[in-house]
Amino acid sequence: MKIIVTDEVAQEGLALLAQDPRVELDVKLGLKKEELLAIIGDYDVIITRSGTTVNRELLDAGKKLRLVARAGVGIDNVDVDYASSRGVIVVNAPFGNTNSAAEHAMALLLSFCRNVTRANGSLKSGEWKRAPFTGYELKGKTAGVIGLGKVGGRVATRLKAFECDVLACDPYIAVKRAHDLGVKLVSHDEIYKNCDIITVHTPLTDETRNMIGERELAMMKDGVIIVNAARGGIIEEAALLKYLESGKVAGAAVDVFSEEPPKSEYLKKLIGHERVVVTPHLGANTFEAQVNVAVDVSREILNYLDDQPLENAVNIPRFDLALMDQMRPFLNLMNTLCEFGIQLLDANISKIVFGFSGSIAHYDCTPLTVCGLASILNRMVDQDVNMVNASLIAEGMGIVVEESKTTHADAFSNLITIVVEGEGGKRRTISGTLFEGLPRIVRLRDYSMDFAPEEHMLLLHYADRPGMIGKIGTIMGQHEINIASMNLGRSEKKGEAMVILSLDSAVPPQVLEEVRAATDATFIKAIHMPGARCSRSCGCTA
Ligand SMILES: NC(=O)C1=CN([C@@H]2O[C@H](COP(=O)(O)OP(=O)(O)OC[C@H]3O[C@@H](n4cnc5c(N)ncnc54)[C@H](O)[C@@H]3O)[C@@H](O)[C@H]2O)C=CC1
Ligand SMILES: O=C(O)C(=O)COP(=O)(O)O
Repeated sequence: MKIIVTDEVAQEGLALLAQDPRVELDVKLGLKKEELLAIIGDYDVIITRSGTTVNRELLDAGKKLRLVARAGVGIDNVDVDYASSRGVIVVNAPFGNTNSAAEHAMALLLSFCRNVTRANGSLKSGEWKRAPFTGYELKGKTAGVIGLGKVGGRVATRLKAFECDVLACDPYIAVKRAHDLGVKLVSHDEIYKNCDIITVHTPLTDETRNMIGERELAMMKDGVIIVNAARGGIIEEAALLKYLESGKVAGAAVDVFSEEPPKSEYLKKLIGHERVVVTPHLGANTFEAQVNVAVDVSREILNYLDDQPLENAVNIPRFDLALMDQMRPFLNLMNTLCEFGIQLLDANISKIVFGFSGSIAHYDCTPLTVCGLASILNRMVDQDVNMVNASLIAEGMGIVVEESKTTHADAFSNLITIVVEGEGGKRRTISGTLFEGLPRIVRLRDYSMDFAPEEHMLLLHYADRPGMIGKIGTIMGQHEINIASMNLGRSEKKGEAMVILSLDSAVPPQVLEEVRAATDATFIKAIHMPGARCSRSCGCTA
């Protein structure tokens, strides 16, 4: 696995990768966009921080890319949707720098309130001035935290320690979290109207981009102090500058910018404003945090190499590890059913229903559905389909995917049924169960069957009449194809019959034609099942 590291990532983490003989690690910092585009095609994995933009262009150039590892929280520099559509996994390190980011927000706020940076500059230049650096206390102020997640929660706790009254706003958290933190949950507008200090801790998304602009700033109390150590672009910087200049905003403490490094005139003006304290995106820059995130992403890459579940993948459905362990035999069954079923299809698919009945239906069956879908689509499209892009690809192909569950068990304690609907309402049904831990197919269309799928099989339908089995046996014998087992299903006496043969070798096309002619088969298909175990084309770990 070739890994490129494009931003500074702590050695303690990279060492874990470097010592693995399967890994070739290249640290290439400060590459220009064109330079990175020229070489990314050689790599399977890219490790970045916020300094590298992983956009469509880079993902397209990264023909071999399988994983984007972001050594930090924010993934706004990664086009996750596009990575998903290409089946590229994106992982981040969501916990390792939380504390550093929270402490930095406090450091910035206190620096502004006590004029630390300005007084520091003044004293170092030889002055001894005190009156111009008179500041504000935090005690008794009303502070508003927007985004009460990992960082916001820690900032709230620290503001309380400084004896602030803390209000918070976060439409996506449980009210209990605010209770547990001892803060009052209010609306965005209540924060804007009532707070002396406002600090943002949301991700940058379409919803939060320019969330605090002209309207919101106008609503704020005179003399408000604003902190942004989350992402540039959540607060409209031009509007912030305007309200600083008008005096309505007493001061701002800013670690992050919509353009990094900032080049625009208005950003330079904002940074240069005397009541603004700035740092160049240093929230996560502590020795502790950098070791944490580097180790976290490196471990995640090793998990990927070892086919272990990924804990911090942002674009793979997250499954409980204990649940995955229980699901493993069923993943194998699902894969077998899909591999078998897809070979019987002769029409375009419009809908796939994954049905689960029996005790399995008590569990979250999403991992099974996603693996099954990936397994089917892998046979249909050129692109590699895995758990990351299976749903997106199905959607793009106009295939409706449904899941149905019933805890009621019929003849089998657990049963998986896949119903594929094609053009003109054509339906194909296949059901299977586990017998002594191994997959068995127990229903095909309307026929009850019972067989363990083997590598080489032949399936045919014909009008039931005496002598057919003998004819098939003779043809197979003439071509030295040994029949290991046979399964016969029929709808009624002398009705249509379905025969499944398990064979010791593959059936060549001319033999298939001979059997078709001899039996007047209405349907005949040689089935190839490459392995009884999951081929892992879907990216699962069964
Ligand atoms: N300056 C730096 O170096 C660092 C910056 N960060 C940034 O800090 C921010 C927060 O990080 P975490 O706390 O780890 O993320 P998190 O995901 O734990 O918390 C974000 C919170 O924002 C909330 N949220 C989302 N949309 C919202 C909206 N419209 N209004 C109010 N709340 C909303 C979410 O519900 C969530 O609770 C992120 O933008 C992250 O990238 C994180 C670490 C270091
Ligand atoms: O983790 C985050 O979201 C950060 O903003 C830290 O960014 P960085 O890794 O320091 O470029």
